Amino acid sequence: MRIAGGNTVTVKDILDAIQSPDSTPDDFAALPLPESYRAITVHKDETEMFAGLETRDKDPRKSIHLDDVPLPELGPGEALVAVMASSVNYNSVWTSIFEPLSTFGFLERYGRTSELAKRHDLPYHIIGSDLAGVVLRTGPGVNSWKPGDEVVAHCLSVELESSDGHNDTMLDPEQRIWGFETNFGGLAEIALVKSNQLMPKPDHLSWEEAASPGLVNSTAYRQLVSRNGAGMKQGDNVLIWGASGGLGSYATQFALAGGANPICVVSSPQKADICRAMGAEAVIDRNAEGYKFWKNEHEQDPREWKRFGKRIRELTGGEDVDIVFEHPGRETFGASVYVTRKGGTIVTCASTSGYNHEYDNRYLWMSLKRIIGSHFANYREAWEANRLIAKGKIHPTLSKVYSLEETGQAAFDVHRNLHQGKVGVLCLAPEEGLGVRDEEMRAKHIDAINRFRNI
Ligand SMILES: C/C=C/C(=O)SCCNC(=O)CCNC(=O)[C@H](O)C(C)(C)COP(=O)(O)OP(=O)(O)OC[C@H]1O[C@@H](n2cnc3c(N)ncnc32)[C@H](O)[C@@H]1OP(=O)(O)O
Ligand SMILES: NC(=O)C1=CN([C@@H]2O[C@H](COP(=O)(O)OP(=O)(O)OC[C@H]3O[C@@H](n4cnc5c(N)ncnc54)[C@H](OP(=O)(O)O)[C@@H]3O)[C@@H](O)[C@H]2O)C=CC1
Repeated sequence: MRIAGGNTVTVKDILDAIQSPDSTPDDFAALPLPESYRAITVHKDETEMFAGLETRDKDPRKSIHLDDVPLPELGPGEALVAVMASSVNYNSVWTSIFEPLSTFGFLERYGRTSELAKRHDLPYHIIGSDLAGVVLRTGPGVNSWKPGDEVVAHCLSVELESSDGHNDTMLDPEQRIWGFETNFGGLAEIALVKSNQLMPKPDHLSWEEAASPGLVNSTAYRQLVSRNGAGMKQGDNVLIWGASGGLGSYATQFALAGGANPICVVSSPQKADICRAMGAEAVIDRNAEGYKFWKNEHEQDPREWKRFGKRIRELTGGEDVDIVFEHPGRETFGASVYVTRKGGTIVTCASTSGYNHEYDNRYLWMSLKRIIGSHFANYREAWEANRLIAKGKIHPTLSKVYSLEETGQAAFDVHRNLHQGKVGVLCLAPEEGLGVRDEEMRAKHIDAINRFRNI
């Protein structure tokens, strides 16, 4: 496509419109779209590249590419968004190491469901499940959003043709995670989303700050706060694994903001300091205290569960935990079930260290504990979680920001647990710090917004 003057349209024209304070919704609607854009991809013909390697040795820097890709066709109920910034989530790490499955299987399966869904089944997968940016175009049937709107996107993609999803959209049989189980994700200059993924960008945050909470904040909200998850209440003792990581840094904030007592588990003094800076008092450095819940690959050590439980009791004045916020999985799950209080809840959304969990079931049934599975969040939960960010009750935990070209390194950092909180990626934004619309509110929260930066 060409613009007046005969020049080929590029994403630079889009960026200029976004950066001009005079641009109107009509200007955005009239803006020609480029035929192609730059996007972070993995390639279908490389899914076996790490065969035989240990998980730890699979290097996202080798599988992640920055490609020029054609702009996808816009369908009903959808929006094309100019992505100013995105963030790295662990699902992109899983995609880039092709574990536990290659995501191309998800795209093939989705592609078989309809003519429109066929667009997603490509030999490349544009990944990424967060974005902050500006709506460029909306498809037929979209009335709530228009070109020029500044937005963030949550990552729940649903079809909602079955009755199953109408109490809770996470229960839709065609529920998918955008940018993981669908194509055209957020680590790109332009993304394709369903319009019911869109939410207002918090005015007091920069593009990269606004893009960073989305996935993990919404997940932690459902898992810990929502009635669909643990339904945390005031005074609850909440054991939070990885409390300064992606999910954990939001779970810790929700516990504190909701009048609960987080017991934060981390693996270094530096991470322990971050938890204290967020306001947590009970912090366990699992590394310094040397917990070894597994004696060997096959056998756990209940004495270590007990030692861990005693430590929790020391920190709580003798109480056990009402809720365990679980995601490490195999390595910690036995201990999590053991240390939970009678009648308490273990709520899990992941299995980073292995998905075949083992625990002693006597401690579950005799003490009437419950295990709850939780996954991402429905639109309402994501909206409520985003609203808390917009109101300055919960803050982004962005530590470091990379360019789109450096996304492989960013994913490597997360895979190797070298990061704190969230790692951001600039897509169209030429530098950090742009996009703030409410300086007064920002000034009120600036220390909290910067708490994780550059540590
Ligand atoms: C927001 C961010 C989130 C995260 O970061 S989460 C972490 C990253 N995600 C993951 O690690 C998860 C990756 N996904 C997976 O590993 C797999 O995705 C699942 C294990 C979740 C599911 O495996 P699958 O093979 O896709 O599904 P099946 O349920 O085994 O379906 C295969 C066939 O089995 C049939 N089936 C399902 N349930 C039953 C049943 N109860 N009895 C008999 N058959 C069943 C189906 O219908 C289907 O059949 P047909 O192949 O013909 O379509
Ligand atoms: N189902 C869903 O909707 C979602 C699932 N997830 C999944 O949750 C998991 C965590 O995601 P996220 O929080 O973003 O990742 P991060 O890597 O940002 O944080 C995870 C934290 O967990 C801790 N951890 C890692 N391995 C272990 C272990 N073996 N034992 C104890 N603690 C461990 C680390 O903290 P430290 O070293 O300080 O203890 C790490 O910082 C991933 O598997 C991801 O795919 C994420 C979001 C949504």
